[in-house]
Amino acid sequence: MKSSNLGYPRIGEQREWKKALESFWAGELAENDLVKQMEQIRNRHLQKQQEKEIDLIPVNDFTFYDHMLDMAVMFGLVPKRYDYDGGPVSLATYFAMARGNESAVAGEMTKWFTTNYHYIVPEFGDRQPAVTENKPLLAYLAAKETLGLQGKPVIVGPYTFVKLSKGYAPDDFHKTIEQIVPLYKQVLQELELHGVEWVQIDEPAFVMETTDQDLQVIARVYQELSQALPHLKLMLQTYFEAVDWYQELVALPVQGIGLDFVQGVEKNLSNLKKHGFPKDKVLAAGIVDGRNIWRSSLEEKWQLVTSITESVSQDRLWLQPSSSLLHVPVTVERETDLVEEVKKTLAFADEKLGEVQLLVQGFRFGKYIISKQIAENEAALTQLQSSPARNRSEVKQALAELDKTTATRNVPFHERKGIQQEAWKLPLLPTTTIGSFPQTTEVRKARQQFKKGDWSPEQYESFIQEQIKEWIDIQEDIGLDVLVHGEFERTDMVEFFGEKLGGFLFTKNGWVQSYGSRCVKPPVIYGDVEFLAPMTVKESVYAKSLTEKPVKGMLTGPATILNWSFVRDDISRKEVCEQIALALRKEVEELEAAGIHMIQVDEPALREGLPLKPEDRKSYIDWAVSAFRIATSSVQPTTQIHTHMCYCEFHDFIDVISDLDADVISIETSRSHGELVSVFETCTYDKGIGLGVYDIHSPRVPAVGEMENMVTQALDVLPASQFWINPDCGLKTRGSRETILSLKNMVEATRAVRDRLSATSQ
Ligand SMILES: CN1c2c(nc(N)[nH]c2=O)NC[C@@H]1CNc1ccc(C(=O)N[C@@H](CCC(=O)N[C@@H](CCC(=O)N[C@@H](CCC(=O)O)C(=O)O)C(=O)O)C(=O)O)cc1
Ligand SMILES: N[C@@H](CCS)C(=O)O
Ligand SMILES: [Zn+2]
Repeated sequence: MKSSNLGYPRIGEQREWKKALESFWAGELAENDLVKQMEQIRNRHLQKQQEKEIDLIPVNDFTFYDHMLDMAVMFGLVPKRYDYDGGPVSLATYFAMARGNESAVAGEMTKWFTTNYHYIVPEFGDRQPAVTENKPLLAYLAAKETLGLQGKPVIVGPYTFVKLSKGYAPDDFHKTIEQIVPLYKQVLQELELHGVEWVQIDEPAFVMETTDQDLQVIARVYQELSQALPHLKLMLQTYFEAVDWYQELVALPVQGIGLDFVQGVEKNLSNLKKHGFPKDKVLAAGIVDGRNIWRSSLEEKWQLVTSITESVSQDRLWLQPSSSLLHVPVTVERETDLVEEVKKTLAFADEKLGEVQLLVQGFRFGKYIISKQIAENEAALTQLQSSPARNRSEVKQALAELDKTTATRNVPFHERKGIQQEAWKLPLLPTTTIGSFPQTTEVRKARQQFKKGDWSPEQYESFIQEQIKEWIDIQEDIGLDVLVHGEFERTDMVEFFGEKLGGFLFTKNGWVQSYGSRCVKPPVIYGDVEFLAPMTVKESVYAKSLTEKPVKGMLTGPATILNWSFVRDDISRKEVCEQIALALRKEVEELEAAGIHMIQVDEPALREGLPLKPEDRKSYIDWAVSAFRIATSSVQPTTQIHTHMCYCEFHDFIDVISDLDADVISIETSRSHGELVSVFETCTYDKGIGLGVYDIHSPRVPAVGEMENMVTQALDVLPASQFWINPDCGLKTRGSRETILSLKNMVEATRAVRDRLSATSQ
């Protein structure tokens, strides 16, 4: 039996990866120093895995931004809008594709399956693909040379790569895969030539719906690769669920199959029992959860592996995490402030690799070798289970009392619409923003000083008020119609609520990469969730006191808090989501009672939580939508509920969005505008809607004409009376100057469209 890993977090124990990148972008670090620092970080990660004696250590999981972008660049898929004419892609072009620059917009960014990681969507169509540089080979050679490591290069497989790309017609999906296969062959042959033993080919898209034709293409592709690679061993790695066509999968001509025995455990185990596993292949069994932060029950894992070994002999079995460890923080060791009772139950990337290794040792040398750890581990998990935080009777009782009326507004939308128009008297095409304004160094420093105790609560509060006042003035000056307070008091839209609700705990250093250099620190839901005190009322009320214009209150919705936290796994996600919804309902009521009658409840992660398997989706949608409605439905008909979503596919989701029964939704669309607008040609959406006209991921200031065009295009399919004008998402990551200029342009574009509309109606 061997131990293996699928991917290690890139960000470093103290986010040194992020800091190096951001220094480089700020012009404070030279390119060769960035490269040097990156190499050091990468080597440190590999060394750590060597020290843990992991047998199969991944290489090429490291990146300067995103592994899908790396694949696109390796295949020369550099859209024409960037300055590039063949050969290796410069770092400047690479980062332009990721972040945009003065002359070209960035590539579209979207969520990686059901995670909070975002990748840059590769674009076919502009150029003939060609290998520009064999990145996995470079990573392999570097690890060999510096650390004497025989690494296992990781690449995204052709089916998944093309599936997650764009720029080809849906009917050309198979043709596009076949077009890219020779490039895979070239990359893999070079790896073979340099003595690589195993390559991990990630095909997570295999767990999604596939057609018979897809299966034929997959079989052809892997046949072709295997014929071209007589010595290289391919580990075909799936994760995030089970593959529905197990028998075809294990018959593919590869040397190893990787299956997820956490998220897909029941199906994978039953397939294994029912159909067996080929005697000539290695099974890489993902047994330790790569997506959550709880220590595994070693006893349960022991039983699981024992059961697997009834179908696969130990010499053909690798134990590993269920997915890349990209989705969990680096190490629990730095969490010096956590209560010991909880800390003992947590496992981040390093500890998860420790669990894998421990189990492998147990199977190699006998269970008695690890019996002490098993006993300690069970005791810690049992202690947490019986803690008062997990057994709050008031929370359980409130849940038991939930009924349909809790989730229904007392006046339906078609009646609310007129009531609200009358109450709010907003201009045609109201302009607004999504909530956050720039979290400048000054804001983050102030919070740090407050957290360290250098600033009193009063000092910090008055600093936040100054920021709110400054930005209320700016918004008035720009001429926006609906204002926000700016979210300056928030570290992050989920972490902030986690800190204020009961049942959560938060880590000091539990960072996880979200996109590029941006990280989040997901709170941990370890107990029953409860409302303790108003969380956002003070800031919203203060903002409202400064202006005659409407001010939107700003909350994060239940599904998003759930999906962006690490969640206890002893009760269902539905139950946790309902607990959060009930707590938010109280906050909504507090806001309304304090005079805030426009309230936005953000749900950017609602779509992300959608199960990959179609048969599981309805139940998720039912409870996630119901949770939103529980949180928002007790308000007066005049109170306008907004919601917001970003970075996801909306095409098949409009009905769900409508069911939320929010009065207005704002969604991100600027990087894929035309595609989304076309959705509204065929569906009937009657609520207020703002399609983002300004890509907030780029420092670029969009021109007035550009945004005017986007609005005009949208108004071809949506009535102006329904339409709102807003950026794609919050502006916390942007600089103040570019934000103000962009918003001014946005308001000017709106005025131009309004003038045009009023001229044509006269
Ligand atoms: C909308 N998005 C979000 C997602 N998930 C979330 N949980 N939250 C989201 O908002 N998923 C989808 C998208 C992803 N988008 C983003 C956008 C921006 C960020 C981001 O800016 N992250 C910050 C960290 C934010 C934070 O908590 N900051 C702390 C400061 C922490 C810190 O760095 N402290 C420094 C010292 C302070 C200093 O000198 O600057 C330190 O510890 O060294 C705060 O505000 O107090 C980031 O920097 O990456 C993430 C996802
Ligand atoms: N209100 C949040 C939404 C982000 S998805 C913000 O503006 O940052
Ligand atoms: Zn957003």
